Amino acid sequence: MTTSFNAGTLLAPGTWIEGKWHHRRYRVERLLGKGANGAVYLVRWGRSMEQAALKIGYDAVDLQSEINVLTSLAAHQTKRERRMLQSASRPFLLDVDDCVLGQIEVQFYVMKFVEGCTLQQYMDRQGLEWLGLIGYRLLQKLTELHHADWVFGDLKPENILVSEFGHVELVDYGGVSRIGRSVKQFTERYDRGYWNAGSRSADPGYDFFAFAVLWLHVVDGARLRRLSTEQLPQTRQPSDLMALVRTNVKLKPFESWFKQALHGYFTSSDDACAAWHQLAIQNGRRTLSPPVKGTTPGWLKGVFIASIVLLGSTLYFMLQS
Ligand SMILES: Nc1ncnc2c1ncn2[C@@H]1O[C@H](COP(=O)(O)OP(=O)(O)OP(=O)(O)O)[C@@H](O)[C@H]1O
Repeated sequence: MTTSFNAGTLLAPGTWIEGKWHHRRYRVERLLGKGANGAVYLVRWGRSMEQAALKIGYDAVDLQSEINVLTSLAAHQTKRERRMLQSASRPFLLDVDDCVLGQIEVQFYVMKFVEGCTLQQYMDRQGLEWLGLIGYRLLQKLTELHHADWVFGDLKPENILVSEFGHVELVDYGGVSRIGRSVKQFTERYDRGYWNAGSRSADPGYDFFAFAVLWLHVVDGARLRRLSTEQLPQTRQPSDLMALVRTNVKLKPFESWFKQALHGYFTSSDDACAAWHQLAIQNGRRTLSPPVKGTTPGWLKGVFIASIVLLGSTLYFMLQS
């Protein structure tokens, strides 16, 4: 154990953390990440030394509000939803406790370890063809939150982890706010207020706006950066973002969705989800048409067509699931 612990102290691999109330013991493997609210470690616990992610908060009140959201989400899941989830036997929130580190009492919670990479890394590695599917799965996650009366708020690529098989998980519930209240935490670039597109009050439309800017960032980051730095704060507006969407070949097929999200026209999360799903399926089909011109050898065309058909049908079936 460390002898003096503060917000900047990092725990060394091999450190044991023991909960004061539940007496569960966790062995630190490595740091997964740290931010403004705390540090998250990969830990092992239990007889089979299972992996989990343990977050030590810098501020007990902030950490408690994240825990409240996770608890309320778990309670909101219906039995059917739990059965359908792959991780049915393992809820997201696993433990909440205090421990003493270097004479200081700290609060922590333990959650499911999400094995994967950030959204940006995933798209860079796997390709933008997955935009439709990953976007849809992310919208489903947001919709789940909205149905439980929460808005995610601080949606950004670092807060979205994607597994190798394309499962999407939101991490960092520090910005989650009750619908109707003010958004607790946000990042300027994805914020509706920053683009003069609406208030900072927590409504599902706030998340859809951030979702739209998020994809602009992932797909067309350089132009988005230029747009946000070159404009005066009072002249920023959603129509400038729309101009980027319209002139980007990957985002163009989703133009109607972006328009509704950036201008705040969606009236329900289910509608937003369904509209994206529809466009993702249409767009998946469109990629099935191979190029007509060119001097590509026949065998290569065959391989190309087969891989496109495979990609298209995979996308189609995954979107149906
Ligand atoms: N359940 C998890 N499984 C795997 N990695 C995780 C998990 N939770 C968090 N992480 C990693 O730890 C990082 C920091 O976690 P988190 O975002 O919760 O901290 P934070 O202090 O609230 O950050 P911020 O300053 O962005 O609000 C995340 O970006 C992610 O990479």
